[in-house]
Amino acid sequence: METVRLFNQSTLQIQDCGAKGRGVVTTVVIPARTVIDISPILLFPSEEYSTHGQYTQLDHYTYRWKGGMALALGLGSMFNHSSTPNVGFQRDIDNGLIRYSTLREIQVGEELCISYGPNLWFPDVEDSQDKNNSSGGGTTEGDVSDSEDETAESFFSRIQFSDDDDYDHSN
Ligand SMILES: C[S@@+](CC[C@H](N)C(=O)[O-])C[C@H]1O[C@@H](n2cnc3c(N)ncnc32)[C@H](O)[C@@H]1O
Repeated sequence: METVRLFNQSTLQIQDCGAKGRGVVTTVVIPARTVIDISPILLFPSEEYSTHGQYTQLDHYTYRWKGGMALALGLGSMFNHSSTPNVGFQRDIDNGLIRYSTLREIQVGEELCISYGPNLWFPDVEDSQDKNNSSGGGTTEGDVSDSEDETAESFFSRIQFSDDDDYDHSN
């Protein structure tokens, strides 16, 4: 593999994002199309994953990957889901990495979210926020519903990542 320089993430923080659990929030304005993280992955071969991993907490975090399932080591495992994500990602199979980039300018205090795709395994808090909004309710922490960017293809394997449905908003 090639040598890849990683990132100083001192402007990002992990914090409580209510019903979503922990999430990643920025403390500075981040321009659109900025690479914000490069997460090395830990690969679980398909057979090992189907025998063990899928029955564990890992199944909430792993991405489909060539030859098995991958756990992103670093921020890649901490991004929550939004159907209007402000962060996209691109896998780098050769180097065993996932690169995450902003899809639009992100403001101070906003949560950074990716899209897990259409097949969620949990109730999306954004859905209940949308219902509250349409009935006159307010937004809650972590709302990123004003994104102007496109929607995603499937992601988690819950983070689904297959050979032919790679999701890449970085171009
Ligand atoms: C990859 S983890 C993200 C980090 C996680 N919040 C944590 O604290 O470890 C995926 C899990 O986060 C939660 N989650 C992510 N996005 C969510 C959303 N939009 N609504 C509700 N729960 C969400 C779900 O419990 C999901 O299984």
